[in-house]
Amino acid sequence: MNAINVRNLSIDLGYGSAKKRILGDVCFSVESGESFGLVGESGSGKSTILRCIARLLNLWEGDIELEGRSVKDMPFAEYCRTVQMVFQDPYGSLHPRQSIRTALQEPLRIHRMDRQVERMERALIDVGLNPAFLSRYPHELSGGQRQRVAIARALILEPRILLLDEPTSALDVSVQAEVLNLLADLRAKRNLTYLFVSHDLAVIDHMCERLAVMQHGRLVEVMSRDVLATGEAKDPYARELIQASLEYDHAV
Ligand SMILES: Nc1ncnc2c1ncn2[C@@H]1O[C@H](COP(=O)(O)OP(=O)(O)OP(=O)(O)O)[C@@H](O)[C@H]1O
Repeated sequence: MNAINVRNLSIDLGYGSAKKRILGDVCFSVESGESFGLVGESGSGKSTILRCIARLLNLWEGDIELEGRSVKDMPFAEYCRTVQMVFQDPYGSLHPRQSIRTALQEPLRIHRMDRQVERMERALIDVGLNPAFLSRYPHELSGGQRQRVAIARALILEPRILLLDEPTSALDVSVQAEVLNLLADLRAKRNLTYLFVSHDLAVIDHMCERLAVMQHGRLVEVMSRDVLATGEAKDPYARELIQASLEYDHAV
């Protein structure tokens, strides 16, 4: 079964002559256990697709299914235990006045989960942090540690799908690889499905089996990771994007 089916996803904002098409008839599927990348220039609609799936935006048309069920029909509790999102900026996603304990406990409390202390400690250990971090506050953590906490929080309800919106691009280059390797390990251990947005094709190459290229709110091509090495995409824009990235890699 596919973990994610997106069919004819469209968004128009504004009215009359001020109407602007943000997404146009986007279609793609992600298999269960697969990691699927979304790439494309700034403003092409990558984050908007994630926000639609995450139910942070409602004004869309089309169909979004998770494990065969329409996101619009899924009860809140079931939805939260199926999919979670990790944002680019862990400063923004963690409340500055909430301890790590409060941040991790909130979803457990809302979903009335048992063994809450054990689950919180295990969640931190699984992302490579000491359980003593429970009593700390976000400002007492490094950027990489904060993103590890954000990942722990996203995984604490044991969802099967993670939406990752540039999860390492706000981090120092030296810790980006650590967090990417952590995400790869977690996916392998838990058989997670990832929908991974990045502007960095090297990151997508490292993390994803397939990817879609977006341009001006449209999906122009779905391809396997192998195409990133050869640059032999069918669509001219996709080819240009990959070529530019290959040339950049050779120049540095
Ligand atoms: N709430 C909104 N109101 C108006 N326009 C919006 C809204 N959200 C997104 N947009 C517009 O939709 C388009 C797609 O934005 P989106 O953030 O999805 O792009 P992106 O590909 O993720 O870009 P980036 O790589 O810069 O994050 C942009 O033109 C953006 O300005």
